[in-house]
Amino acid sequence: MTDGSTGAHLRPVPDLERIPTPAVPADIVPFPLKNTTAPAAVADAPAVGVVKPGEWEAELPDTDDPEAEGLIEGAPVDPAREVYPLSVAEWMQERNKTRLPVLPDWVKLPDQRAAVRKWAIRHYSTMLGYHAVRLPCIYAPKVLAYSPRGAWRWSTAVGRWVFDAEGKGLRVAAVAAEDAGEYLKLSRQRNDRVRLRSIVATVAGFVGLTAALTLYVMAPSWLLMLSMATFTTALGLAGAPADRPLIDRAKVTFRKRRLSSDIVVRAHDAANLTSRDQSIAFPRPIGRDGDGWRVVVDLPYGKTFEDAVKAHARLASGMDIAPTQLFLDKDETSGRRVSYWIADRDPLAVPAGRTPLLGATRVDFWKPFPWGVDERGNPVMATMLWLSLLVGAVPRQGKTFSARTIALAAALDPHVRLIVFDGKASPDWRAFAKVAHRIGFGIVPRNGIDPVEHLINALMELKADVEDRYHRLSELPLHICPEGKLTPEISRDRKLNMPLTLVVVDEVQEYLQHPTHGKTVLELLVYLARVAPAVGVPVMLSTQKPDDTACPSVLRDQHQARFSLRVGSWQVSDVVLGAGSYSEGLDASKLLKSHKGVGLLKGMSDDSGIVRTYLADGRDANTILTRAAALREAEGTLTGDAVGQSTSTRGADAILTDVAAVLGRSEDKVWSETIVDRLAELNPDAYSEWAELEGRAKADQLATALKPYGIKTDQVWGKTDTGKGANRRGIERQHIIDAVTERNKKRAGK
Ligand SMILES: Nc1ncnc2c1ncn2[C@@H]1O[C@H](COP(=O)(O)OP(=O)(O)OP(=O)(O)O)[C@@H](O)[C@H]1O
Repeated sequence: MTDGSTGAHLRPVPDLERIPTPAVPADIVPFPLKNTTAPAAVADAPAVGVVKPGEWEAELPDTDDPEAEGLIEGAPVDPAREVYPLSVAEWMQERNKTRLPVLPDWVKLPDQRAAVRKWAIRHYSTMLGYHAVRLPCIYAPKVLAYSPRGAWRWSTAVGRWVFDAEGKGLRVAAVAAEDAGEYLKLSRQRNDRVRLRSIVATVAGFVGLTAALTLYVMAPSWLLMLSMATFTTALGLAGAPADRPLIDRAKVTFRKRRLSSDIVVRAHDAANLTSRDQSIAFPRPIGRDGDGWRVVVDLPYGKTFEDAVKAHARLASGMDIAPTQLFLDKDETSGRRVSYWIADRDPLAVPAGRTPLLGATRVDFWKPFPWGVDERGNPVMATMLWLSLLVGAVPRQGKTFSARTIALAAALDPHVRLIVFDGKASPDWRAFAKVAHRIGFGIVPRNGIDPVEHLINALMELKADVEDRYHRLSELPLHICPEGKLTPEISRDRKLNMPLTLVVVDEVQEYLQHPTHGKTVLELLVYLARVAPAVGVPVMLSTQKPDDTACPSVLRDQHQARFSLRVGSWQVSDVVLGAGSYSEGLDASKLLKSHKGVGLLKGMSDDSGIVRTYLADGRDANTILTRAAALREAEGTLTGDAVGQSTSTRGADAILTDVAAVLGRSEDKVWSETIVDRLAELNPDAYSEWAELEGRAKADQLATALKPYGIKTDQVWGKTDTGKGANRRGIERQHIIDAVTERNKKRAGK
């Protein structure tokens, strides 16, 4: 997604803000963080209004530095010190890969060290607490109950030792065998032993008794109590039944226990990933990694990462954990090597928290911005530069919210133009009206404005802009545009009028399935998703129906980046994330209902992974957008719909769209008078005069208005509203649809 050297400029809001700074700081680190360690620096937050976007600081050598004096421009770089033969270099490279570090990562790396420390404190404090609670109410009564039996066991053991009970069997055998010699030998030995042991026992008893009396008479009461407790505990331990130990360990849960190699082997056996001849191997020891365990395993020869992915649920069961706690990563060094991360608890059910955008006065959309955290809590940065993003999920999983967080980041960059359309007309995107250049909600015309028409106009406007940008970028002088590509400076130069423009269409299937405009919207979106990102016009579409009918593959395939929250099956997950994702271990159907705002991200960088997106609820979004609107007003970048400069001035051919809008989907033919009445309801300003005409005149008015577009009204004999027979005019819906499609094509430049 991003490289670690860049970061969004997030500046703290002055303390007057309603919202407290979110718990998760907007630290910027590269995504995914599994393979990277160096966090990128977050830009320090200068005072509001001090920063001028677009200014760059280069790090130049300090001329006072004596070491820098010898530097001259273009000095040759030092040649490599050692040159190895190719075969040796390869051999060494292999060795490098297999060499284990002197100190494990959890000792060297501060974040891992902190994680281990955190785990150890949690683990041992839980254990301590567990036993401390049980000491007075379970362990002490048990000790008291078992101590008489312990005293009996102990005294009989001493008696058996003093009287040499262990030799009794041999002596009895000698008697039974009538072996007098052997018996005499054994008896003599016993007498000697008993004599000696009796003396030892008597002395020990005497010492013990004296010590007890001394303690009783002279010792302070705490020492007496301690001694009695120790003695009673020793007796209790001796008297405890073998199958019921005094201290109950079985109650310690799995996640507080150490994950052992035996458990991992058992899991692989249970998942049929081992054979009788070959088990798994551990190329490096099991160790802690964040809030979980990292286990690297070599599967038996012939087994692959894909096999492990398929056995995911069985592996989790074999380890006695929930499938949502087990994460599989591919290891590039071998097809049979799999790296598991076993979380202490389901990390995806833990929300990422509120968006750090709440604490930002502005964002530089040219740089990655914080979007969420991964399964291990590492920040995930997103960027929309040069790409289009498809977001898919079943309803109520956080599709809109996750897409909206990206649009909110764009809103906080006053130089980013926003085009926002929401096919469902939900309240989620309404507040963007404060900042969006073009905005529309739903598909039903209201107040004389057809939002679908508005979308088409906006997309056609964009298409023309994109084509124009390609020409203008290649014509700009080299010192302004050295690589023929949009740069931050060009995008912020108002004279050039080529700002970064984010196109957002939520619930895009509503527009794509529109009976009259669906095809046009599809063609325009396919074009934009394919060619617009390269000139600074990223496109973000979201849908709850990623199937071919609602969102055809010709459009889906144009998206380089995909984000799938929970979907119904792995096949749908593959539709959203792209074919082959399942075999790479990416399956969004494994996400649970409780995993709100959590999805799998693919294609934004070289790596794919889980993102738990930050939450910006309606109020937060409103706060951010109010701030964004003020910022834009101050910078003079509010344009289009946000300041009432609408493209939706009624064109001469608006009658076509209006008639299409008032025809129901199931109506093949409709009387002309009925259409005129409906038109008057739709847009009284434009059509109320028509509606006031008498029956026949109404129909003639409509026929005249539609004639320029080649639409004839059919005249047939039918009954009027009064029940009388008469010649009446009507319209076939298909004629209107054909005319609208033809007009849209012409407008789109076909
Ligand atoms: N990042 C998040 N963290 C926590 N909860 C979230 C997050 N994102 C969304 N939610 C919760 O999920 C609910 C549904 O979110 P959202 O409206 O974005 O879903 P959706 O998939 O767009 O649904 P629909 O298709 O019905 O519009 C939200 O009301 C919110 O409570």
